Amino acid sequence: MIPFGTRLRRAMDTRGPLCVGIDPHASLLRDWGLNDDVAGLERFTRTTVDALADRVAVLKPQSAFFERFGSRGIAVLEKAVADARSAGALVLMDAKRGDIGSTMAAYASAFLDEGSPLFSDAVTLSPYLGFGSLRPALDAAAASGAGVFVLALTSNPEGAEVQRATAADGRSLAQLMLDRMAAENEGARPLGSVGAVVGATLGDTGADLAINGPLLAPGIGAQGATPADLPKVFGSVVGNVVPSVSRGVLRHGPDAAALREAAERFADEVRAAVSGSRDRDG
Ligand SMILES: O=C(O)c1cc(=O)[nH]c(=O)n1[C@@H]1O[C@H](COP(=O)(O)O)[C@@H](O)[C@H]1O
Repeated sequence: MIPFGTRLRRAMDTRGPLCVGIDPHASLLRDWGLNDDVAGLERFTRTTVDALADRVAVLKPQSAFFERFGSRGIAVLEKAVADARSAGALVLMDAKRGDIGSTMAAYASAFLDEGSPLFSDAVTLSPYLGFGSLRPALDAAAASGAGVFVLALTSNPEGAEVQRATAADGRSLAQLMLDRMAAENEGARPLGSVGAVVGATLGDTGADLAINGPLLAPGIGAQGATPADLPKVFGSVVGNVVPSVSRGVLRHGPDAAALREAAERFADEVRAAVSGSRDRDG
């Protein structure tokens, strides 16, 4: 398969860079007039995929909201992945896996092996058991043309106590991880397949985000960030940012047209923020 970074760049160029998260919170199911059960989950997910998969670059199902219904929830997730991919969206499985290498190999075969029912275009990973522990997933992704998004600087305020701690060589832990990602992406054109997660909520991070890979920016909408914040957070690499919104779009459902309009509004705001910063930078 064509490498994920190439497929993502193409999708960002043709569809705009927005990622919409599929996070079926119990409160959203209620607001949509659905029960907090598998039928409600199925309806919510199908409506979201049908409304958005033919237009946004990336859909990001949050695995936890499906796992909480057990095997029947996972069946809904499997179908959502297949339907979204066949409608042309890239699917980023938000599973935030991270474990010792031998267990990482099993997570890799769950999400990054083309024969798996949960095979996705990319998966989120946590590197805080050591970046090297992710090797089996990095290798599996490279072999199948998939990608990974590795947590660097997360959108939640609690993340700083770990991520901004100082490593033995004086770098922050987050910078150490970002530098490892940059090494993985070296030489890749137009974009590497190892992405970083950096919260849009963080303001100027002081970190070097030039990893030659995509930068997933969650925190827009419900967590308070806006597309206008992106240039401040990402500076010269804002063109590699995939801004991610879940509740900020989903709260407009269940009407499909309203979901599309909400996504389109965020996409327009992102375009304005990114092109405004390009104009300013000359
Ligand atoms: O990896 C993520 O997507 C992620 C990383 C992060 O730093 N912060 C963060 O909020 N997320 C996820 O992004 C989504 C945010 O949802 P909203 O706040 O509703 O837009 C949730 O699924 C989170 O799990």
